[in-house]
Amino acid sequence: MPSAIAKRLIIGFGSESGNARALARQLAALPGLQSFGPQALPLNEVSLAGWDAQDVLVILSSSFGDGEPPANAEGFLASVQQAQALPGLRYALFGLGDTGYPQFCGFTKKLDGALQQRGAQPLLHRVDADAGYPAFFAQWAPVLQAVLQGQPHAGQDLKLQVKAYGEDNAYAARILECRQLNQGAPGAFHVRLASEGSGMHWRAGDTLHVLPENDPALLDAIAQWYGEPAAADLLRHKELRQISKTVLRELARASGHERLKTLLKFSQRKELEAYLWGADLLDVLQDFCTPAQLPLAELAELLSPRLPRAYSIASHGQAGHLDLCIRAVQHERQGRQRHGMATHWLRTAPTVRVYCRANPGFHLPADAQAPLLLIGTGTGIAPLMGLLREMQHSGQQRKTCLIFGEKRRACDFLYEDELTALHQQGQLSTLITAFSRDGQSKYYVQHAIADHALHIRQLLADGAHIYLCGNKAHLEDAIAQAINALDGAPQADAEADAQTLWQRLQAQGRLHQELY
Ligand SMILES: Cc1cc2nc3c(=O)[nH]c(=O)nc-3n(C[C@H](O)[C@H](O)[C@H](O)COP(=O)(O)O)c2cc1C
Repeated sequence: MPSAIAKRLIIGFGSESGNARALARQLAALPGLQSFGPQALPLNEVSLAGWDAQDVLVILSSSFGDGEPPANAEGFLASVQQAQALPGLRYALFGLGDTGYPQFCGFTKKLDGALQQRGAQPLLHRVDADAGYPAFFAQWAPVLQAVLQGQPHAGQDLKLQVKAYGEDNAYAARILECRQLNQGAPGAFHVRLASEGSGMHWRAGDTLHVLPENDPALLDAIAQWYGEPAAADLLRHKELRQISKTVLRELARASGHERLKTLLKFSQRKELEAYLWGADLLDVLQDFCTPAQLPLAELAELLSPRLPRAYSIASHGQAGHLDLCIRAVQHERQGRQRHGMATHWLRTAPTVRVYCRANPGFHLPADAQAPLLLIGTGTGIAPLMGLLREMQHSGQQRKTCLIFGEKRRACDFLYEDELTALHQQGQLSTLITAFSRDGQSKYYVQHAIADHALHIRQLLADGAHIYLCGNKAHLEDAIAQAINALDGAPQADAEADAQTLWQRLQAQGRLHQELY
């Protein structure tokens, strides 16, 4: 039986908005740590003078400003920096941050460096957590406990360090697989990207930002239109697909084109939207100006850098790869074949530059018993597959009902084999499908909700969370109406009469939507 390596545990937190403080208190309350008399206090109140070598210091802190300490940790950093040496100090460090900030976990990284420089001994690898910090905490706390209880090597393989990938520093992921999931058109594809060793961390529900390269054929065609071969290089990293109003206004000003001026009026916004659907920069240039009216250098100045395309991740966070489910749209316009920029890249290139972003609003509910009602249409199945795979991986069993909608069962039942297997294994308690074109009249997911009213009403009465993903235009109102039409739905409180069921679910944090 290993013996404990510490007598006392001091838990110091640095926290502005309470996340690190809450974790510190959670840690201090763990039954397995009570023998160390854990004490949680703001870092500024932790004294290093005459530190007892029998003690262990656990630090949980966020970073603020430009990678600076929260106010209640400023004094602690100063006292570490003033200390000559801290050889008797054993510590563990859990940093909370946000990869959107240039100095991601800047304070805790700085503090770790300062402690090590003075001879203090880390017991575990430092944690650099992003918004997904509760999942990291859940993995880290039991390992910390094992180390304290006398298993010093328990933590050597645990490296919970999110790398701050972003638009300017994306990860070049190898594309391992691109498999068509349906037989119909447009094609839906399962794409798998390698992520092992990247330091990218995500949870089911999170988003992958993809930075595809511009299509060389489009760059060449623009260069040809301008009669300037240099255009391809000049525009290579510019956004050529999503043409902003600013660019259009400048174009209208430069060319004085009446139709474009009209389209830019507020009253014509629907017409403009219809015109821009599937259009790229070359269309807009050809339709509304001449090369002389908008010189290439001016155009390059106007255009924004290429924008990332966001996709829901379909694999769970421990999978070692990133799965996506994408739709390959293709059409012809003015004699040129068009395809979705990112989807085409993902289907044809060997690597793609990516980074993850946390999307806590679509994570699984903290209550492990809460049932789920998953509703997805088309490639909207992607994040729902992520949730199902995460539950399967972690052995979570909860009542889960999936309603999947597509056109035809014979050719559009995405992930049919996997979903059927999950259903047979009991991971998915109910699998309901709504294939719109299989019957005499159109049948959508909202009709399936009405047809399974009893079952769904019961799920909601049991506290189910709804996860909805798919097309914004078609889904949101239809599902809200179908849910509201569930007669006799549970009345949560006295105010219930004033609110629809949909509104009540929203207010209770039981509605999670990804609509695009
Ligand atoms: C104004 C502001 C500045 C922030 N600056 C940073 C930063 O420089 N680096 C970082 O990693 N996170 C930064 N964050 C994110 C926080 O560290 C993160 O939200 C953390 O979970 C907050 O924990 P707390 O509630 O314990 O303070 C910032 C957040 C805000 C609101």
